[in-house]
Amino acid sequence: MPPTGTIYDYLVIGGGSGGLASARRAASYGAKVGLIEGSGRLGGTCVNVGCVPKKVMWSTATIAEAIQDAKEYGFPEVGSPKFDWLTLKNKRDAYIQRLNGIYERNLQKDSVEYISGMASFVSKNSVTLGDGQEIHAKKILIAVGGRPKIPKVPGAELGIDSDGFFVLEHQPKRVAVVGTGYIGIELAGIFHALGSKVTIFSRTTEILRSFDSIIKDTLKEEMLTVGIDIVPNSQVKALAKANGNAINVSYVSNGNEASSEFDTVLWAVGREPLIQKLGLDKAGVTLNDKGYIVVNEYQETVVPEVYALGDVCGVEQLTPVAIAAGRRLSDRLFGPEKFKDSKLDYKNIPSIIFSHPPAGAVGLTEEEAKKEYGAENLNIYVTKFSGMYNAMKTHKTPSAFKLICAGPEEKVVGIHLVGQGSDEMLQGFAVAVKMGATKADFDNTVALHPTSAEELVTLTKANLKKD
Ligand SMILES: Cc1cc2nc3c(=O)[nH]c(=O)nc-3n(C[C@H](O)[C@H](O)[C@H](O)COP(=O)(O)OP(=O)(O)OC[C@H]3O[C@@H](n4cnc5c(N)ncnc54)[C@H](O)[C@@H]3O)c2cc1C
Repeated sequence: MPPTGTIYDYLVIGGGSGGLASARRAASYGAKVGLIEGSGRLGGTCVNVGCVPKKVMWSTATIAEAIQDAKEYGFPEVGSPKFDWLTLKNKRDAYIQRLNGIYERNLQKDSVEYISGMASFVSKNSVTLGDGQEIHAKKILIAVGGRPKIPKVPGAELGIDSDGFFVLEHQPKRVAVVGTGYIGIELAGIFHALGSKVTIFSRTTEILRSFDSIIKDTLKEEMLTVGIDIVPNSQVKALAKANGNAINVSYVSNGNEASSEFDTVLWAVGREPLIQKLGLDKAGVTLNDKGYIVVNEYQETVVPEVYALGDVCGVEQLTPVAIAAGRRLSDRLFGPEKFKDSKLDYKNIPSIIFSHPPAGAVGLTEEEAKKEYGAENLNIYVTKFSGMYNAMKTHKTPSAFKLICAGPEEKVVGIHLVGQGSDEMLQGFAVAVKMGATKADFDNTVALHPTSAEELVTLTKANLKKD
């Protein structure tokens, strides 16, 4: 706790991606900054139960696939080595603990005061940690993130959520994943590549609803090809204990009732803001109809000097977005005059799905582009191929790219990639889109050969999509 009478220039609630970045940037300008974190460990969702441990698991799954591929690349004795889930989990946990420590030392180094506890507002410029004491500040940032949603069905507590995925000590043999957003698809892919039998329950016939059709369709087909079951138009009605440690899932699919047994059921049905105990009413901060904090383009809530950013605002829920918004806000509030209008541009934010194969997107989907520009003003280039990595393989993992160009100048307004390497490929192309590149700029760039990426700079009229 800070000494009585302390008034911070900036008090940040939440030591995750956005909060840490904003606090450190503010302190770099000499502001007196306090940061409150309630979970006992710094780093937030991304470091503890999100991007970081997920990427470790995705890399593990990718290695499992490479071991299989190795046989076809002239290593017949590779066999099928046993994967030890618990050993990897312990190592992963230790890695994350080291990161937690690094984050704490970084706060010390930057003179941000770290306060451990769950904050709730007392007024618009003071909070309490529930011990009767108040912490005061001139400006307060709310960066408390979100948590997984659990549906209200009987027996829901028998399932786990994405946080629970990272607690698993043993690999389940039969897994049900309920939900087809990117988190569900990523975790389903990891389980499958490591050898679990995976069934995905989808509310529709699709997966990855908000993504472009080229990503949705290519990934769905590939998942079905490699043996992942997708139960379409389904709704899970109840979970119940079955024989041994099994869980019985009752569901309706295409109007028919059915049930199946699994060892683990993973809810991946969305996330919600973590505002329940924050006492936002005491500060006067308002929420939208989905419960997210309402902010303007400068991350300002309706209450002067109270700001919010990151997942708690419900827009583009990604780590680099929270970090960028946090840094720009502190630049504007505490930095030099040149930053007086600093704010994050939420247009053309790239995102990646760590699926198998990975996928990525920047800009508009085909559907969005048609709405914005009209179908007649678009040229949409599509290429489908199997990358050269597949040359020696029996199963050809697909790649599919889509380039959406608008207007007579063919400005590139959307890029959608699925296929090996897409995850590392997209960042550079996102720079091009942000700069307003045209198809001619792509054409004028000499290809890198032999790569999958070269397909994006060698698209011709023959690749134009015909509806
Ligand atoms: C499984 C999974 C995988 C993901 N993968 C990716 C990915 O690959 N790439 C990507 O960009 N994003 C990914 N994300 C999303 C990313 O983790 C979030 O967008 C990001 O962490 C949001 O940052 P934030 O600062 O808004 O909130 P968080 O990082 O969630 O931080 C909020 C912090 O506030 C604390 N807190 C909450 N309430 C209080 C309170 N009252 N008092 C004090 N502290 C409080 C919490 O304990 C937490 O530490 C993933 C998320 C999940 C769940």
